[in-house]
Amino acid sequence: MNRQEQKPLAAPQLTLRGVACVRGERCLYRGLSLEARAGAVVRLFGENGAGKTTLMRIITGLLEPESGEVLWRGRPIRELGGDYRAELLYIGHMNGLKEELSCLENLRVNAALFGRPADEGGCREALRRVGLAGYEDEPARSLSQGQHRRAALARLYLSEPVPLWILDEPFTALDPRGVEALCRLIEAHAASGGITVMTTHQASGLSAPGYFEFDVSAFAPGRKGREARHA
Ligand SMILES: Nc1ncnc2c1ncn2[C@@H]1O[C@H](COP(=O)(O)OP(=O)(O)OP(=O)(O)O)[C@@H](O)[C@H]1O
Repeated sequence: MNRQEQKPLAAPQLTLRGVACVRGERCLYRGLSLEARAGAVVRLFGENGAGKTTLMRIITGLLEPESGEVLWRGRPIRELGGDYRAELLYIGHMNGLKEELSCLENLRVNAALFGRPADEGGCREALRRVGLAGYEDEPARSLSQGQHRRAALARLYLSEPVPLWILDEPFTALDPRGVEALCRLIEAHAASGGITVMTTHQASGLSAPGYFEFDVSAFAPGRKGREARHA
């Protein structure tokens, strides 16, 4: 198909429809529905073990729900496959860094792994923006915890836009200036029509018109969850 025949993409929209998840013997939730449109910033919350990380893995397509489905731009993600993965950026709480690689190498490898190769200049600039100028060639193992987090978050600063950000505890180990900078970045992402789904146990000071909070525990067996929707 040539470019002129390609249909324009529908607006960013993430939909969870009646999602159920069982881990081991335990049902974490059932009938979980959520809709996030362009500009949404969704903070998932719930007690430890409620299933926030698990839900993020379901949203990324790394884990299949027991039932229900996840749609992106109105289409099931299992049909979209790599086209969906190219539109999302997932930063888990483990940072995903290889300890023996330098900050620069980690950033380039991670960008390429997710199908978005980044040039060296762009990676250096991203590291500068997270406060890691001068650490480009340092192996990840020599970084502090907060610097580890910053090195992982540098992926958010690569110039090519990725509409869906999925961030597991992104503020952990960041100092107040790091938290502030990340809040402004997420707000700018929302303002440009992106969607962020994140977890945090801390109050962050995020202010975006599309911000809403979503209680994952409300869908635990025996609880009556309410669908959240951002239009
Ligand atoms: N690979 C797995 N196999 C079996 N059970 C798992 C697995 N991974 C997670 N679980 C269980 O699923 C439940 C939800 O875990 P999850 O990490 O999603 O919770 P969470 O809400 O993110 O917790 P926290 O706030 O502590 O980070 C937990 O009871 C956990 O033990």
